[in-house]
Amino acid sequence: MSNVENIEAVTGSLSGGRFIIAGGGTGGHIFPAIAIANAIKELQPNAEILFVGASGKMEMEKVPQAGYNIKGLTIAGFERGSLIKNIWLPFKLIKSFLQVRSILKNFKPDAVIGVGGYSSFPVLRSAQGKRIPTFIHESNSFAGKSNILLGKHATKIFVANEGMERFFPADKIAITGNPVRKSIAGSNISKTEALAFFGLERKKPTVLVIGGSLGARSINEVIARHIGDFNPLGLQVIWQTGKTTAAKYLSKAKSLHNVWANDFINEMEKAYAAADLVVSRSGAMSVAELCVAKKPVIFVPFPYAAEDHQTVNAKYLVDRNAALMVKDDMVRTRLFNEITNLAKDKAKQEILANNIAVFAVKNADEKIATSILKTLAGSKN
Ligand SMILES: CC(=O)N[C@H]1[C@@H](OP(=O)(O)OP(=O)(O)OC[C@H]2O[C@@H](n3ccc(=O)[nH]c3=O)[C@H](O)[C@@H]2O)O[C@H](CO)[C@@H](O)[C@@H]1O
Repeated sequence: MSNVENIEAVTGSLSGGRFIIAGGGTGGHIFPAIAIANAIKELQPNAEILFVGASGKMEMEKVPQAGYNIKGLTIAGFERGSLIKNIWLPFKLIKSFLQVRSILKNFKPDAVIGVGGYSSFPVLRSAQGKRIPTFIHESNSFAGKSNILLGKHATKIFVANEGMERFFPADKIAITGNPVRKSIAGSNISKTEALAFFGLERKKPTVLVIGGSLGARSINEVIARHIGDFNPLGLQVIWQTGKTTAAKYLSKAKSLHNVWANDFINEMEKAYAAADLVVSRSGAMSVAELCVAKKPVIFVPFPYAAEDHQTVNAKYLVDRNAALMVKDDMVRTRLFNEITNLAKDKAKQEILANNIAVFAVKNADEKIATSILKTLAGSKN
């Protein structure tokens, strides 16, 4: 960080500061939140940070692993599949607002930062009701309904792309990019080291398969069907299955010497360092990380994401010759061929890697943390 001293000069009056970061549900919300928390701590080592998530969700495991405390709300989302399950929803919402009231009363935050996901809404809404400054990070090019509502009374809204005035008041928007974890953005792990970590061979081309933070059923089906076909082609595979289908695939995959498989990869910086090419969903953070990691990618957008934004994300890069794309309904017939073709074509890999790297943003975490601290210091002066 080049301007830590400057920041301290500006934010000195905040003396550490107390921050709540609210949100979660998927990795796409959790990991940028952790990146922002780390950047705040780097600028203000005395800052106190508390996360608020939803009980039973991924953040309750991943946030403590990153060294932060988290409180879980009883909140849940609307279940489209089963109306009966929604009977308790109003009660859960009321309970969550009561839980938030007590969290705010006890923790007394100077600011609340919302990153999207179930817990963001009650926490930011309650904070706004108490006139506590609120900040929002929206990683997608389409804002969700709750962020749009919260944006009206937020102090500042950090976004990845231009054109977000469709959703938020223009004067509150700051374009920062999406905050990629330092372990990835500042990684200097060598390929050899990374392959050794996964128990794979140093000289074989390596395909990394990731289905977003929860795994991707369509990608998994293709990889499972062809799992024995990679070795004869001289390829090895790092495969993240996601939790729901892990049991179905892991025992077979783990028995193969050229395959490393798990339901989740905690060491993504090593996975990127090991990979020659990547197959991935195109959620906002996966895309941001692949730009930073400079990898040739075949995207398979999740077709049911809001406003089909994963296709928008992937297409932006495909149109600039910076990635390949296979639509979800074509994976069965096309994905394995695309993988083997790209694996053979070193020149294409290089072009895609160079072109995707143009879109890398490495310091969004610092930009967001700096802006929050400066804004708060300004409002206290
Ligand atoms: C199905 C769905 O609604 N997906 C949304 C969700 O995706 P999802 O949670 O999959 O989010 P992203 O692709 O944005 O990010 C995934 C994150 O999980 C991490 N990771 C993933 C796999 C793994 O094994 N280990 C690991 O650490 C990645 O490094 C990345 O940091 O949030 C994104 C950001 O709001 C949205 O753009 C996606 O559309």
